[in-house]
Amino acid sequence: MRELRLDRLTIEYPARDRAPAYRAVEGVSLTAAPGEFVSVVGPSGCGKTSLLHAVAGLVPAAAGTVSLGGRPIRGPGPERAVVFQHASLLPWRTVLGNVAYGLELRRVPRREARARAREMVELVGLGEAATRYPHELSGGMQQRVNLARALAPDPAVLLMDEPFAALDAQTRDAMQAELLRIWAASRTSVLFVTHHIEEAVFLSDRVVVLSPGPGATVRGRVPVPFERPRETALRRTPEFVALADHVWSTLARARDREPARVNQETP
Ligand SMILES: Nc1ncnc2c1ncn2[C@@H]1O[C@H](COP(=O)(O)OP(=O)(O)OP(=O)(O)O)[C@@H](O)[C@H]1O
Repeated sequence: MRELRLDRLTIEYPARDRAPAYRAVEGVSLTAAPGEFVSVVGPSGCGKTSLLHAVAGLVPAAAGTVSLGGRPIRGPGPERAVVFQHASLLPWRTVLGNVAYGLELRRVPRREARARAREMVELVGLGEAATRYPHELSGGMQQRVNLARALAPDPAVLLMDEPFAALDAQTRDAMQAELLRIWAASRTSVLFVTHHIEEAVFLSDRVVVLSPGPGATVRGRVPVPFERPRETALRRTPEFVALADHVWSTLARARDREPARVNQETP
């Protein structure tokens, strides 16, 4: 198991028409220990997705490093899987076929790929729907397939970008509980991006709060002490409400651009 480490990471996007490059995030340090669940929240457009893309190897670091188990990340790799908001499944493949697809591309023998896919489909609770096609699935079921597909290569890190944002509130709650069950079984590290504070607090071991961009930085690191397994009822406890409030106010202060109160160099 390997630690994910972002060390003073700066991300820039090239400019058009001789304008200066756009610096989305600046000097962000954070870690996710093996098996840890870390969420990143922040104002819209502050660079949450950019951070995730840097870990996925889709965006280069302008300065600083991203490493997994001490090895610098320089491009995409099978040990890091990404789950986006939209499942984008292959419509001509069944649930099982979609989950096996990535393994087949990696030349895992067909029989082995199918067996692993079957295991993942069972894990996400879709055993009964394994032979259905994407158009026969609800939004929540499609996201389960997406998750099974991401977990199939047994990644060390799961990168999740607003995976439940397109779901209705009830399905979203159910999927959060499901994600915790699945994560507990897989024990990958998770880096989870969301706008939804309660979701971040419910799911995470730690919530990292970013300031607005350009040059977004870390403005808060909030440990979440609630025991696991966590039940949906946790959200109604005064302790949960107080912690979510604390994250809200940290975010509000970050928006108002108060001076940073955390040491940027301590992940
Ligand atoms: N490929 C790109 N080229 C130029 N600018 C980009 C590119 N991708 C993102 N940006 C800019 O970088 C900033 C951060 O974008 P990013 O999508 O990472 O933020 P975010 O916090 O995930 O946003 P949201 O909360 O709206 O999903 C934004 O100002 C965005 O316009």
